[in-house]
Amino acid sequence: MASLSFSLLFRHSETTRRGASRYSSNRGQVFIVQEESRKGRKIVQIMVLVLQNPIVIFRQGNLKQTTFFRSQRESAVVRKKRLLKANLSMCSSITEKVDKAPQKVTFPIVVNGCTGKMGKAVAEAAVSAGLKLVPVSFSSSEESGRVVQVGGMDVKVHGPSGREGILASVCDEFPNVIVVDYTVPAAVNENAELYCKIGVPFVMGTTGGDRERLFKTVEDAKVYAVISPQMGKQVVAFLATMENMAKEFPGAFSGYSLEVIESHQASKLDTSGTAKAVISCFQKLGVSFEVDQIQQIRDPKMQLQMVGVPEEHLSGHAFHMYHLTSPDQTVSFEFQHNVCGRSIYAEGSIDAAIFLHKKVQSNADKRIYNMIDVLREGNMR
Ligand SMILES: NC(=O)C1=CN([C@@H]2O[C@H](COP(=O)(O)OP(=O)(O)OC[C@H]3O[C@@H](n4cnc5c(N)ncnc54)[C@H](O)[C@@H]3O)[C@@H](O)[C@H]2O)C=CC1
Ligand SMILES: O=C(O)C1=N[C@H](C(=O)O)C[C@H](O)C1
Repeated sequence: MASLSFSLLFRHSETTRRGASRYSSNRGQVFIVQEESRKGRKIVQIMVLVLQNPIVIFRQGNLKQTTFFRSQRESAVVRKKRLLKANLSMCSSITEKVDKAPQKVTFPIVVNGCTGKMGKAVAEAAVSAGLKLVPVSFSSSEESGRVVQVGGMDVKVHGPSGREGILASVCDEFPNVIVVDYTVPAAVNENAELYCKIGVPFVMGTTGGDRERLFKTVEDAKVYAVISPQMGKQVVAFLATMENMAKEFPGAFSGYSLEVIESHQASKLDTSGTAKAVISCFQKLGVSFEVDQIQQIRDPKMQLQMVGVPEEHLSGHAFHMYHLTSPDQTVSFEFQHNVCGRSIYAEGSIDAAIFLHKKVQSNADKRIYNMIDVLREGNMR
């Protein structure tokens, strides 16, 4: 039984030059080395197990297990039996731990805006993470009726008409579904109002819209939501640090002047939501600066020559630069976060969806979260 479970979990992948058998699975690797070096009458058997998360059986202790057997004229049959027994006991301890390992979370997920860059990246990350992608996505009226291929699935695109009925049937058919929204700033409020009307938990990655109205809608409906203009783990950590600094040292930069430059792909419709969030911290730190002073760069030529965006990322990047100067110009500070591609945001969005799923399942009192909450509770991979 134990060896059956073992062989189901671990596949033999190679026999090394030194005669070790390597078994592997997505949970880790097991090396079984059976060296029979006959020095005098000693038989040496060594087993080394290297297992990774989520099996953490050797985390606190013996990462490497070495067993020395002493044998007196052991017959081949006795030795074979003994080795088999030793392997079985090792296997059964692995099986027990594996059975007790936390199961991967899975639930259905709808990604609205699948026709766009972020929607597509999130849908693909969802499939890779083992979530069940619902083959329905909301987009613009121009995209309505299209079928897009994402994560090996055909996803049907719906325009603005009939959305309420479609979302209600999705929720009936896929209990515990979570919606992730990566659409356009102009759709933020209407979409959030729909999610709240149906009562479906959602992750709002889309920036812009009327943010005050957005929070009020969700608060009134008491729907679970993660709302954040920034999903990238390390940028979220930077934002959290800025918030802490502003809380701890209000006014520390008063009198300083600030220059903010943000560069994004030419198709971006709004000013960076992340820059707005960082600026609100600088304002608490005493800096006088308005959002309309942000310098937006959307021209690919400038991005290449001035900002230094790699050509292959002109269609998807987010470079931010904040420059502070003291009133007498003797002190300056610079902060920068430059992201190429979409994957950091896609992975963070999946972390947010998993976090939200757990909050719904545990019936948490708090309903509205941001990515700092997700990061703080250790939910970002
Ligand atoms: N929170 C975060 O970390 C990040 C947020 N974003 C935000 O996500 C949003 C989308 O960004 P991208 O994917 O780069 O844009 P995109 O332009 O590539 O995709 C937007 C998609 O929304 C669709 N759409 C247009 N009108 C719609 C409507 N009324 N309802 C539903 N869908 C509609 C468009 O057809 C398009 O396919 C932006 O607001 C952007 O700022 C982007 C990256 C990271
Ligand atoms: O549109 C984008 O690309 C991005 N949007 C978010 C924002 O507006 O802050 C996050 C990141 O800058 C990428």
